[in-house]
Amino acid sequence: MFALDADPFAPETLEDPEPLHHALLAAGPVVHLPRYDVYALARYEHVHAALTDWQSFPSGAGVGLSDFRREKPWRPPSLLLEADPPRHDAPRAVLVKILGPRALRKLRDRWFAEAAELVDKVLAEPEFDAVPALAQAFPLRVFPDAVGLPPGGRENLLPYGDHAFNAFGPVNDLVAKGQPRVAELSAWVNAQCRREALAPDGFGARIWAAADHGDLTHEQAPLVVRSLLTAGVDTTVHGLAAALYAFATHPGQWRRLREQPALARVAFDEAVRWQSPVQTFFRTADRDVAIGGTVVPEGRKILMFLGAANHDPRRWHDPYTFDPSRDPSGHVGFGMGLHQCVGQHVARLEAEALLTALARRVERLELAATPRRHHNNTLRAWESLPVRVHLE
Ligand code: HEM
Ligand SMILES: CCOc1cccc(C(=O)O)c1
Repeated sequence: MFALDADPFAPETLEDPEPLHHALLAAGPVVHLPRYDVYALARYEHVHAALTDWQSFPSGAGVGLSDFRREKPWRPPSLLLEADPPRHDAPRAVLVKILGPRALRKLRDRWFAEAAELVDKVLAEPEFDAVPALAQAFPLRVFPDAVGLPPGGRENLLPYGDHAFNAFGPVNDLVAKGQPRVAELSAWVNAQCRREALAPDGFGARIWAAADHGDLTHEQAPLVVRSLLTAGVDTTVHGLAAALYAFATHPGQWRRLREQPALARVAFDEAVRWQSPVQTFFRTADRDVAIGGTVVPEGRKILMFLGAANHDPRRWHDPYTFDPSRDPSGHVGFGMGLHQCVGQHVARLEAEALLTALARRVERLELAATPRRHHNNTLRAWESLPVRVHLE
């Protein structure tokens, strides 16, 4: 088996992971990273195999570098992301119902109207930074309301999620940067998960109602609400930014979207494949597990490079090309298998609403200056995306 003395969480790698992805994809099915003593999987076949084999590669010891059996987690573990069956089952079943495509139908008209209103306001200027103006503003405008959060304090959501995603990596500068605010941000998030904080008709209230109905315990309910607040904001912000970056750099694809607005959904999935807003997740080998011709010793962590798997030429034609006419299904940008993103339909609806509103009014969308990356141990994100728009 190959070894690579690389640091996937080094600033230069977070800035541009492609060289590391190329090295991992070429080196072999499983590559030992001695720096962290973890086993890297980058090829689509093996990432897919690990994601869909939760018995060999469970999540209960955490899906970050830290092994919860040896180290105290920074917060009580998620009942979804960091749980295995049977504990994972009830919380998952509850969120599948609450966040499923049918449940979201009644939000569609409201989110399309909110997107049109935001876009009209933003397009008053010919140049703006699409990250704060659109990628952050739209999810923060619709998602906290959909959860049923009170109006105050929503500026805490992004920094909380940013720290949660940094915390999956090693304790590096990015984690140290978030440390000072952890107690304050956690206290605010935990307070929003309480029944009395939540509006009667949102996702949060429906989680508590599931507990009344016996589908969850009342002790589990706040933690399931916390999952939405942790996973449901930063991911969509960076997913939308990825889609806006894709279209600002591919004018022909923007023209195509304007001709066929119904392409918004599949174009968003192609943007998620192309940029993989969530780049990596770990698992823990439940026993000496054979994968890709290697045995991963019991108790060691594997690191799955979702971003590399989504660029594996063994699976994708011309993988580094943003091509919304391809069929992106099967991409691992939302994971795969038991833990596959339970909020993916929420993300797709947000993207469809925003892209449709923009496509209706913006004839041409282009970069106005060099975009800047936001570094995070897990998320692939833009700090700034200066764009210029030409209206119809
Ligand atoms: C573009 C946006 C998003 C991306 C790229 C994304 C990505 C992912 C990925 C890769 C996983 C799998 C984690 C694993 O296998 O360990 C996941 C799981 C999850 N996601 Fe998303 N996500 C997005 C949006 C959302 C939203 C909007 C919500 C909530 C409304 C959400 C809630 C969750 C939860 C609770 C899990 C854990 C599911 C489980 O363990 O059963 N995500 N997401
Ligand atoms: C996008 C991956 O999904 C996540 C991420 C962070 C936290 C949680 C949770 O369940 O608390 C889920």
